[in-house]
Amino acid sequence: MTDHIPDPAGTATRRAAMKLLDAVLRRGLPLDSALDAAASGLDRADDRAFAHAIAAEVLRRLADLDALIDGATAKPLPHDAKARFALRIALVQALALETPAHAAISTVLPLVDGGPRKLVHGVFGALMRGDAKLSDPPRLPAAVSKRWRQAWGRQMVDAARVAIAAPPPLDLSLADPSQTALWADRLGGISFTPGHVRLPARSRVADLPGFAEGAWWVQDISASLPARLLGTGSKRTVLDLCAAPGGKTLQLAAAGWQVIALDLSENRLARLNENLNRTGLSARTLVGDALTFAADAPADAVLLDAPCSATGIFRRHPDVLHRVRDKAIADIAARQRAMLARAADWVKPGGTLVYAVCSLEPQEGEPVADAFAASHSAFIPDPVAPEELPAGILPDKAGRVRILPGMLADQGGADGFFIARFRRSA
Ligand SMILES: C[S@@+](CC[C@H](N)C(=O)[O-])C[C@H]1O[C@@H](n2cnc3c(N)ncnc32)[C@H](O)[C@@H]1O
Repeated sequence: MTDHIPDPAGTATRRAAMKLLDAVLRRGLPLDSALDAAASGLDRADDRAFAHAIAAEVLRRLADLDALIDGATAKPLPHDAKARFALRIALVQALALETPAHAAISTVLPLVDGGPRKLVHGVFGALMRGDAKLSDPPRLPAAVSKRWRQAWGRQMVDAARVAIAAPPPLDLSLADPSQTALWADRLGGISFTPGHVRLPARSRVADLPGFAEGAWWVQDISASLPARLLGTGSKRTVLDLCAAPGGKTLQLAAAGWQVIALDLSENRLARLNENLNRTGLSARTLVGDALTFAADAPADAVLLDAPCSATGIFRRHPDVLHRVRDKAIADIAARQRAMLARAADWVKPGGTLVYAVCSLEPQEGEPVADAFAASHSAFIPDPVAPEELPAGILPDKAGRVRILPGMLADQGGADGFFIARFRRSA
C-alpha cells in the first residue's frame, strides 16, 4: 500500500480554474455562467473569485501563453490537452499574477496526475529558468486580430491589446443625475457627464456607499448612451425590448419614462426586478419574445438593445474573444435585422427608435442600421449631435455612435458599442 500524499493547499482552486477554461475553450460556454458548476467544490468566496481570476487572466493572455508553451515543447501539445491547460494555469500565475513559481507549479501538477506530470514540470521549469515573459500588451487571439484589423485597422487592434491588459474601471449610473458631484466626491471618482461616476477597478461593489440604498447601478459609460439618447421621458411611454438585467430600464425610469421592459429570459428579468426594488424605480416587466410580442399600443419610443456577440465587452469578459466565431456573428446579425424590423412596428408616428449592440463586429452595427433605413422609408435616421455625448466620444459621419477601443483611452477606455437612432415620420 502506498501512502496518499495530500494535494498542496490551493490545488482545488486551480482545478476549478481548469474546469472553467475547459467550459469556455472546449464547450464554448460563457465564463461567468460556467462558474457555479466549475467551482462547486470551493466553499470560500475568495477561492471562487481566485479561480475565476486565474481563468480570466489565461483568457486575456492565451495567445502569448500558448506561444511560450509551443516554443518549449518539441512536439506541439494538442490544444485541448490537460497538460496544456495545466501549463497555461501555472504560467499565468507565475508571470502575470505574482504567484511564486514553486506554488504555481506544485498546485497544478495534481491536475495531470496519471498523465504527463514530468513534461509539465519540465516545460514550466525550462521557461522559468529561461526568464520567460508574456508580451506587454497581450496579443489578441489570431482570428480576432485578423477580423478587427480588416474591419477597423491596425490602430484599433493595438488599442484593444492595451485595453485588455488590465481590468477596466468601474462606471456607475446615478438614479439622480443632479447629485453627480456629491457621489463623485463621496466615492472618490470622476465624472464624464451628469449621472455618471467612474471609479478605479475594484470588486466589492456591494460594499460601496450608495449601493444598498439604490443610489446607483454599475453600467459602463458606453452602455449608458442608448438610453441617454432618448432624452427625458416626461411620462411618455418607452418599450425596452431586450431589457434585462435592466441598466437601461433603470435609466429610462429615472429619466421620467413610463417603461415597459420585456425580456425573453425569466431569470434575467428577475434580476431586473431586483434592481428595480433596490433603486425604488418602477417599470412594467414582461417575459416575452421581442420577435412575436404584441404591444397593447405603440410607444413614444422603442429601445432595442439587441442580443449580440458582446465582443465590445471583451475587457471584462475576455472569454468572448475565444467563443465568438464568424458563423455565430452572421447568425446573430440576421436575428438583429429581424428584431429591428419587428421593433419598428411598436413606434408611434413621430416617435423614436434606438438600436444598440455592445459588439465590435461591424456586421452587427452599420449594415443592420443601413438595411433597416433602406427598407423602412417611414423611419428617418436621427443623427446624434456631439453635444449629446460625453467629451471624448464623437458620433460618426452619419450621426451614429461607434465606440472603439482607443476612445477615452487616457481615462480608462470604454466598452465597444454601436448605436443608431431613427425617428418615425409623423
Ligand atoms: C444586451 S442584453 C440587454 C441588456 C439590457 N438592455 C441592460 O441594459 O441591462 C440582451 C438581452 O436580450 C434578451 N433577449 C434575447 N433574445 C430575446 C428575444 N427574442 N426577445 C426578448 N429578449 C431577448 C436576453 O435575455 C438579454 O437579456
